[in-house]
Amino acid sequence: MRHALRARRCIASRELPQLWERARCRSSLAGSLQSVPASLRVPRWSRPFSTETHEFKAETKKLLDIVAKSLYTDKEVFIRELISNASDACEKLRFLQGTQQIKDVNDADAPLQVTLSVSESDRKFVIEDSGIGMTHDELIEHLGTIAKSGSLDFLQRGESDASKIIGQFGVGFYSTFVVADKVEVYTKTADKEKGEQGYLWTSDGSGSFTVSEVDDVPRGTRIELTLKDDATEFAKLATVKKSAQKFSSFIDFPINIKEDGDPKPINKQEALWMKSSATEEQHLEFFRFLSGNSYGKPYYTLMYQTDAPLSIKSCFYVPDPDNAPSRVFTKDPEIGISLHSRRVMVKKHADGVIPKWLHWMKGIVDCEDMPMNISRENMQDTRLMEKLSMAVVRRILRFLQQEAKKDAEKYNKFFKGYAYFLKAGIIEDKEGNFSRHKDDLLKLLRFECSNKPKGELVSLEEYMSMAKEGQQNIYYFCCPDRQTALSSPYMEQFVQRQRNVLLMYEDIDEFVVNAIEGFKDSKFVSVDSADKNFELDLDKPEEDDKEDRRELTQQEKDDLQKFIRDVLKEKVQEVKFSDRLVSSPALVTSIITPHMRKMMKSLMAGKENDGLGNIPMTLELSPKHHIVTTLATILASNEPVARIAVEQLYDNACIAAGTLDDPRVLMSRLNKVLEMFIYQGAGFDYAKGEYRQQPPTPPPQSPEPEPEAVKPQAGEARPESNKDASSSASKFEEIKPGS
Ligand SMILES: Nc1ncnc2c1ncn2[C@@H]1O[C@H](COP(=O)(O)OP(=O)(O)OP(=O)(O)O)[C@@H](O)[C@H]1O
Repeated sequence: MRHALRARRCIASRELPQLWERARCRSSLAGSLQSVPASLRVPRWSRPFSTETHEFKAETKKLLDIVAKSLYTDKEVFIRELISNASDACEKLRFLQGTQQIKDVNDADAPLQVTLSVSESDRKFVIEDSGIGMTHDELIEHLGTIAKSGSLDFLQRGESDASKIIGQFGVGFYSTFVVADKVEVYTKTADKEKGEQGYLWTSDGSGSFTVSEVDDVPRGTRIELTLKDDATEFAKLATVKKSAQKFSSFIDFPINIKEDGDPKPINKQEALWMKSSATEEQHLEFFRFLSGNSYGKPYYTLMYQTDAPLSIKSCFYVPDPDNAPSRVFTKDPEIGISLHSRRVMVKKHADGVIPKWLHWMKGIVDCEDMPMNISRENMQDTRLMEKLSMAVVRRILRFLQQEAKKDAEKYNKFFKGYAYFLKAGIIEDKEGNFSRHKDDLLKLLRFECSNKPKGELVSLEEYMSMAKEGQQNIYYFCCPDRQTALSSPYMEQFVQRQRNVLLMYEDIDEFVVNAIEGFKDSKFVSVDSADKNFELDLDKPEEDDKEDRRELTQQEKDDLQKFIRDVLKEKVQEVKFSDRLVSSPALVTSIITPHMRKMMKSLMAGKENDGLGNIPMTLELSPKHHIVTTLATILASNEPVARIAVEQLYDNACIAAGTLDDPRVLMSRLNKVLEMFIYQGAGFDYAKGEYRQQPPTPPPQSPEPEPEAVKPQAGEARPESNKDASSSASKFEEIKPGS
């Protein structure tokens, strides 16, 4: 209590710096800390201090290690991280005070600010702020564990590519261990209700940290680094001033640096988003500030100001699509846009305003009409957020549409980087926002199509403008790549008729087209769906087939259908003849597309019943294809061959559909087919077992090579291969036709 009173008196007389120093010296009495330079010494206190030792969590140790190694060449990053944390701490206190969430503030008279200082002789770098501070438990929680779930994910996956971790999540406080072999954090919470005790956290970053009580700590946090031998440049005023200036221009609190003991301001406290315009240079600086990087430039920049329906001042950046976030690690991403109200930050990550699928954008939205203490429980606030969200997201999407018109090539590069998120947007917008952004999002989609060269992208509007007269549908095909698509039996009639088909290579595409009915007045129709209106009459090919192929009679069709159903049993529910095939004999369809079936199968992998067995398949046959017509003619005469042919025909159709997971299941039959093929090559009738009756022999080995090979002349008979005897004939005997 005595100490607390003293502390209050000191603060009142604005002795904050002295207080920090006193707290620092007294902590050294706890016995665990290094000695303090004589010049900084203040009277000692006799009270004993308790010191606890804690181990870093395992993943924190790993992160520390990675950070220390990887930031070796970019050491000044720690200044940016510490300034950013100090500014966040001030921002948090201003917000909690403004919203009355903290009523009684420790050291109430101390202004919100950040101060840097250095001591070359002691190899010290010091940053202090008068922000929110930390309680004992917060100190252990925040500085002893990794807060960012994303980086934890990375580490748990055994990922050790530091640039990915740092690029995506930032390294925060731990960057201090790149330059310091000792880090001391003095802190006291701003919330009097939580206490008035100050604490000291100390670590050398090697595996554990200590926490001890310290008296006379003023509100906020002071971080003192004892620099490593190879980082002493950060004890130099000029170096630190230059770095700090670079990282603090847009911070809304005074940032000072002590020169000869006097704090001198180093930032202009500019709110770029409140201006009506800004230079490219200013945007570059602001973008880097927002993304916490000292490199990179915005790919697109948008300043948006309006007075209706709300008063909005905002600034948005699209980061380089080459560095678009990996979607594997974006399960619960932090929104990169913050929400302000008259320059004061209301929410660092503006969820509720910016949807998750736009999390990768950087920026600031300032809305005058927004109260400081918005609450999701308050209907009025929720409506206000929705209104703001609607206006801002629509503006962003329309801006992207304009950019696409201005420079298609540049836009296509953007799209390649962020396509997944825009597509996810269509699905999420449907689920959570009544598809209110659907039309704007659909205009941003781009796909390859069958009538344009590889790599060229078209929008849905362009696709429709290229459509045949009278075409109502948008034809699409989900497939792994262009080559597979164009050689697929499902595409045959479209290729033959030069009917344009959108080629969709991402798994999410199928979900997108299922989530929306269509685009404008057109419906999406998958080329591998069953019984859809393919508008085939619009463009009959001039000469369907020059060969005058035999068509099956109705009786033959009936017999073949029955035979196939008998062979394939429950594998197919229906066997039918269809006109959609041009050069393939058969394909499979069902109420869900083969592509969807495949995705469902992989989602349900390992489950005993994946439910797909209940979704019946139809085998569609080409009535003119010679495999089908020949098959119909051998049903009675050569049933064993016909049986194998039907099974293979069906499996081939499944392979073409992409629904056959493991081709190894086909091996025994394929060997049998190979055997038949060889029999055929040897001039025997497989079914009659002729081969066994008269096995071929190999050609006689001539002792000397023939002087000159005599090629048979045209019209001359070739040597008959079935006259050759084979020593391996007995092996063939073992495999009986139809076995
Ligand atoms: N100066 C400070 N004042 C109060 N709390 C702080 C301060 N510095 C750090 N912290 C606490 O420690 C936590 C961890 O900090 P760290 O810099 O590692 O990550 P972060 O700031 O949460 O994330 P990012 O660096 O991506 O913004 C912070 O979230 C905050 O709660």
